[in-house]
Amino acid sequence: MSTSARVYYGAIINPVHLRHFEALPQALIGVTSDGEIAWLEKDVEDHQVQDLLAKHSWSDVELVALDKWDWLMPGFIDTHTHACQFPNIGIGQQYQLLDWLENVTFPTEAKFADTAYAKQIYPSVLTRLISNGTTTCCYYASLHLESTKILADIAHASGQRAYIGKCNMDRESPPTYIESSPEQSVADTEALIKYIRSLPTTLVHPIITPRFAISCTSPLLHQLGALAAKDPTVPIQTHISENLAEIAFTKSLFKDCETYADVYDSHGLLKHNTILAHAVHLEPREIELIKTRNAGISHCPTSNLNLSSGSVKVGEMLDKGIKVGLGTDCSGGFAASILTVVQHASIMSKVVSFEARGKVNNTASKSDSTFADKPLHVATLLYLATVGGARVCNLQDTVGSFEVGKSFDALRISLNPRTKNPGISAYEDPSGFKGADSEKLLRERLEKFLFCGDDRNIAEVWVAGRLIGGQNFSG
Ligand SMILES: Nc1nc2[nH]cnc2c(=O)[nH]1
Ligand SMILES: [Zn+2]
Repeated sequence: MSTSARVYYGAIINPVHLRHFEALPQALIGVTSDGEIAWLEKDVEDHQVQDLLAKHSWSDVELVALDKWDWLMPGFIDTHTHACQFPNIGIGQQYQLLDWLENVTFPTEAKFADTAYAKQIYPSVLTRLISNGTTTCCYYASLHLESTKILADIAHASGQRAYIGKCNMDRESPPTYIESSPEQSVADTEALIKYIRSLPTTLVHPIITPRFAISCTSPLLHQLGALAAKDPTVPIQTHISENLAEIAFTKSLFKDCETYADVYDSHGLLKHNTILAHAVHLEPREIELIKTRNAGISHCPTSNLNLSSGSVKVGEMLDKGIKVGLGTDCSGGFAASILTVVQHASIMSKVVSFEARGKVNNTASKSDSTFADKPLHVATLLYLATVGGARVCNLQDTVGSFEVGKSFDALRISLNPRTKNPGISAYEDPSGFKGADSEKLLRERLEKFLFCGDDRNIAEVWVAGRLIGGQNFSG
C-alpha cells in the first residue's frame, strides 16, 4: 500500500557493520510514496533543510521533524519464532527440549487443527510482535495447512514483512499431531506456497519448514529438498543442534550421516537460503559446512537459556563470516521482543568469555580483530538484530539499514519522559540531539534503549513506508 512521500528531519541510528553503527544527530531522510529510501543527508543544520529539499526537488513533500527525545532506526528482524506457541509462552521452563516438546508444545500446537482457534490466537501474535518493533519475522506455524493460511492472511493484513511455513513432521510426534505421509506433508507445503503467492503482497512469503530432523523421515526430507531445488526462491527454515539429547537421537535416526548438519545437507536442505535455528553444539566440521553452504544461523539465546540447551559461541561464527541473526524462538524463549534477545545475547556472550578466560593458551582474547570468547558490543548486538537478520533472510538488499534503494522498515524510538517507561527516560532536558556532545548522547540513548527499553519506547513501526504499529498508532 502506498502512502505519501515524506521527509524526516532528526536523529538516526544506522548499523553499518559488525563493529560500527552511525549515530547521526541531525539527518534528513527522504522516503518515496512506495516506501523506498530515496536519499539520506547527514549533519544537516536547521538552516540547510529547505535548500536540501530543493536540491532533491522534494520541497512540496511533507516534512516530519522528530521530537527532541526521538530517533529513527531500522526495524528488528526476528529470524525464528513459532506463532502457534504463543499460548504457552512462559510455561514449561523446567523441561529440556524433548520433554518440553512432548509435554507442553505439541499439545498446544495440536489445537490449531481448529481454524477458529487460529483466528482467535494469530491476530494477537502479530500485534504483539509488531508493537515490539519486529518489522520482519520468520514464522513457524503448526502442521495444519488451513490454519497456516490464516496466519498468512493475518500477516498480510498487518503489514509486517513475513516468511511463513507450516511444519513438516511425519514421525516421532504424538498420534494426534503428525502428518500421515511424506506425500501429504509435501502436498500441503506446495498448497501453502501456492496460496501465499496468490496473496496480493510483496511482503509475505512462503518458507519450507521441516520441523527438525527427528520429526522428519528421510523420504520426507528428500522430497522437501527436491521441492527446494525445483523452486530455489523458496527459503528453508529448521532447527539444528539445540540440545545434546536431541543430537544423540538424531544421529541414531540417521546412521548414514556423520553429523546433524550432514542430515540436512545430504537431503538438499542446507543452502544459502536456509535458516538454522539454535546451532548451540555444532562440531567444527559442521561450522565449516554451514560456512561453505552459506546458510544462516538464527541465534536464540533467550530460548537456549530457558530450555537449558547451552550457550552459543556466536563470536566464533562471526569470525568465520557465517551469517548470524537473532530469534525469539517463542515459546522456547519466553519473550516476544528482540530487545530481550539482544539482552540475553549480551549476557550469554559474557558467560562464554568468562569460561574462555579459564582456558589455558586462550590466545583468541588477546586479539582485537576477533569476536571469539569476547562480550558482544552494542554495535554487534544492533547489527545482529537488524542487518545480520536481513542477511540470514537474504533480504540484505531490501532491509536492515537505512541505505538508498532499501525499504523504509523503521522504528521511531522515544525516550520522552512522558512515555510509560519512566525508568529509562532521559532525565536531563537537553536541547535534543543538537548540542556539542549530541553524537555521544545518541549512542548512550541507544544503549539505554537496547538494555532497558521495551514496547513503551517504540512510538512508531513502519514497514515499506507504511505505519503498522507502535504507541503512536491508532490502528
Ligand atoms: N526451540 C524449539 N526447538 C525445536 N525443535 C523442534 N521443534 C522445536 C520447537 O518447537 N522449539
Ligand atoms: Zn524454534
